[in-house]
Amino acid sequence: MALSATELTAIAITFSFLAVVHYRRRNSSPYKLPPGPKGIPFFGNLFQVDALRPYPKFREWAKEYGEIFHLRLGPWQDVVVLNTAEAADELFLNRSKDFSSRSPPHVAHDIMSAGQRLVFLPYEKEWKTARRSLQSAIGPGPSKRLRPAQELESRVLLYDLVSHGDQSIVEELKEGPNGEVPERHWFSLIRRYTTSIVMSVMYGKRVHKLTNNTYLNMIYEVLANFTHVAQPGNYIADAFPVFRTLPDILAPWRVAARKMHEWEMKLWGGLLKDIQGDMSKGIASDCYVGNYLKQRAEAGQEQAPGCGLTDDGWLKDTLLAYTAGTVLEAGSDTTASTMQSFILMMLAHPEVLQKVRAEVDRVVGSDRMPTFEDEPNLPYLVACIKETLRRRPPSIMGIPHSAHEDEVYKGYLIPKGSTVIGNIWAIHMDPVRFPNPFAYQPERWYTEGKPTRWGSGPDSDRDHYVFGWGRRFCQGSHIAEASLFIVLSRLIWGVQFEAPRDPKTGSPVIPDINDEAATFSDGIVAVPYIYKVGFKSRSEKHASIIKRSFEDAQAEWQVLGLKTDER
Ligand code: HEM
Repeated sequence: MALSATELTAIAITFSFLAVVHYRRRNSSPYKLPPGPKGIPFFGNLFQVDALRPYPKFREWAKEYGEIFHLRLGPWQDVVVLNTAEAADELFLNRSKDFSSRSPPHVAHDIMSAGQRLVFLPYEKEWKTARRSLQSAIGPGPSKRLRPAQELESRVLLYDLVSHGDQSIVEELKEGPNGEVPERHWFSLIRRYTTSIVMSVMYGKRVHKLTNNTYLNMIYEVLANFTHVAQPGNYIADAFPVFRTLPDILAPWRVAARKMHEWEMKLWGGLLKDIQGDMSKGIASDCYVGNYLKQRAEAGQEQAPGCGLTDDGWLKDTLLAYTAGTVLEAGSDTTASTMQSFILMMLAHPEVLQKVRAEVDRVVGSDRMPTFEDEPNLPYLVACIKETLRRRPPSIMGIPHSAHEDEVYKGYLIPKGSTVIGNIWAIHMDPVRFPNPFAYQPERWYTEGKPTRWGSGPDSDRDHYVFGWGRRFCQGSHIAEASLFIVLSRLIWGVQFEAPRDPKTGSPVIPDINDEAATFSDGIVAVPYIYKVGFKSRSEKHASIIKRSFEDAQAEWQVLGLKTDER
């Protein structure tokens, strides 16, 4: 259906009126906007920003304009970028109440997520209720209950790496168009681990198969799609609200995003329905979704279809499905890609690998695997993990916050509704805070003989910003750090890994960590592209411990009522 002349005129008048109101309000403020690159009328800086890979340009602007700069994407979307830890702490921590909302991208949130995706919800009742509900499953205390599963899953991962990881160096395994990786590639083995952890806490199910993993594949498809669709400035209708009024025939993004929503609901809604089906048969599921549905039913809200909250404040089905789904999205590739970056850093810095391996050998020996109890005695290992997070933060620009009201910072106006970005990349690459910032130097965090603090927030004692800020701080940081510790300590302990050799020169072929575009993906979560590595046990003794631990794990899965591994 095409628009009539009257409709087009009405849209144009409304648009002009809103623009006048917007600029009058802005000009009436005694404060000026932060400095920033000059844009062009109407479009602002839209064409100067690479929507899918903005961070290199943002770092350049940070060097030019300092701790805070301003952009405009389209006629009125203000974007304020904070480039120092001090500025981000002042706004996101000290004034957290005023900077904890989101200005979600229209297509990704309103249409694709039916306004229900936790990570984009404004700082209002729906978000507060959803976030509170998750605290009992993934908060700092409850996340400790997950450690037995992390311990067992890491045994499985080690076994998989030494059993199949040799193929990842010889076969030409290519990444698919949506970032899918072949099922036996070592990237998949790591993804299986991280997704299985969040699946079990949210839905009480493991990812127990190595191949034909329907859920794993679907989750990564949803993720690959989300990381692109959600990047600010990616759609014209994100930047120009007037386009949102167009009919479907002129708004292909809307039609596509509705399809994406149906597809997402097939996954997140399907997982919810499985648990509801079990409950109707009297099978209880001890997991976030199962426990939530049980409590909701006890409160008289057994059936609560639709979006938002019930009158008495329970998450309805779609909001519940997206809340659990957000944890799967937020916890899978972020953690997996950190492990993949860690291996890349080790290959690129053999002297660090040698030093960390010596530490693990000295503390753990070769008769057993490392355990969580070893952590205080492995300060160099923790320093290597922290340095990986600093050097290659998965969510490289964080998730943008939003200003609740007009705010002033050091005399600059941050207009109400601005998208406010904590530029994690610029902060982590700040040469004052981190001298020689592009160098990979775990020594920054390491003091011999002293445990290395994780120091990751949310409120005090912070020394890196990989998990974001304030009230929106990553809710799964404790789970992430525990996974990184148990997997990477065991990897260093028992697994030899190496890059392929160039047939002509004999030198190892390792992706260049300084070549952003060639080595790391674009999108809101920027992860290493698939690369070749071969894995094998370090010795016969290590091999037999790894095999026995995997076999013992099978009995333990049964005791926990979870599926055993199919290989
Ligand atoms: C290395 C791994 C991870 C990294 C780097 C990471 C990073 C982040 C970042 C930057 C944010 C946005 C914070 C902000 O708005 O300021 C976030 C939010 C979130 N993360 Fe993580 N995360 C990781 C792992 C996890 C895990 C394992 C889970 C769950 C078990 C998780 C659950 C969440 C949730 C639920 C949010 C949404 C917070 C909200 O909007 O209220 N994350 N994460």
